[in-house]
Amino acid sequence: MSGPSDEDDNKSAGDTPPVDDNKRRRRVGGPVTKGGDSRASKQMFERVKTARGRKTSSKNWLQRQLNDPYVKKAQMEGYRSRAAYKLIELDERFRFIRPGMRIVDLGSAPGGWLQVCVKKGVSEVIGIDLLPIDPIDGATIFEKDFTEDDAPDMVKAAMGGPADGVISDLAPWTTGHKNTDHVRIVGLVELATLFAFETLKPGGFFIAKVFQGGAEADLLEQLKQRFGKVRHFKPASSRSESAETFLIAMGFKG
Ligand SMILES: C[S@@+](CC[C@H](N)C(=O)[O-])C[C@H]1O[C@@H](n2cnc3c(N)ncnc32)[C@H](O)[C@@H]1O
Repeated sequence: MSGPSDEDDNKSAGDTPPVDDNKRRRRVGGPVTKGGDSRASKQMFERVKTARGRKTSSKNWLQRQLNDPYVKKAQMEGYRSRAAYKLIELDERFRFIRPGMRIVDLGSAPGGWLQVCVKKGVSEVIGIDLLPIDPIDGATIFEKDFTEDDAPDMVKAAMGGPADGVISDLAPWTTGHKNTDHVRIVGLVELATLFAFETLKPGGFFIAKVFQGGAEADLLEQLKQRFGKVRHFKPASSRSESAETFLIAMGFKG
């Protein structure tokens, strides 16, 4: 195993680059300003100078982090990950989070989405991740694999009832083997969907990160049968070079 496949968002905003990420998906960073005056762009673009001995992929990761406006924003506003802005944007567009709700966040480390839910006044937010998460006031955290049989009941017991929403920013741990990783990604979203079917109350919503242009046809069909409305949306804070997009399913039929 080399680590979760989303190398941007499973780290806190000011975290160090991956130790050995040469098996991960590679993305090359870019300047803060797109287009416009090239001299100005050069001035604003922070280069990683101390690259001796550092792998190219680590250097690219660090350079991208240093020049990413959402990383800077997260540091300034106290969010643990730039991923927080994806949930903020999704909610601005679809308005699914409301005060007093019960929400389950699958794959929540380091906790950016949990922080957003707390800030929006949900009454119960449960975070589950394989990785440990530092405590967040107002959130209940389980260090656990959500695919374990007892996970749905455990979560419902902790919330005192079914969920108004299940949100998933899950990124599977990858092997570096393209086909294997694709199967893992698809499998994880399907398992998250089954988890949502088991834990949601009628009328509830399911938001999930998916890859390669959206949900697979079978999954999409299942979702359309069980939810009143199903959409795909890619927030501006999701890097354009990333294959991720988000699935928004609202109005669970039970
Ligand atoms: C991109 S990160 C989530 C970032 C988070 N939304 C935030 O705002 O900070 C994806 C997470 O999914 C977790 N994950 C992957 N498979 C999992 C599983 N089976 N059970 C629980 N968590 C899992 C990884 O450990 C990783 O921390």
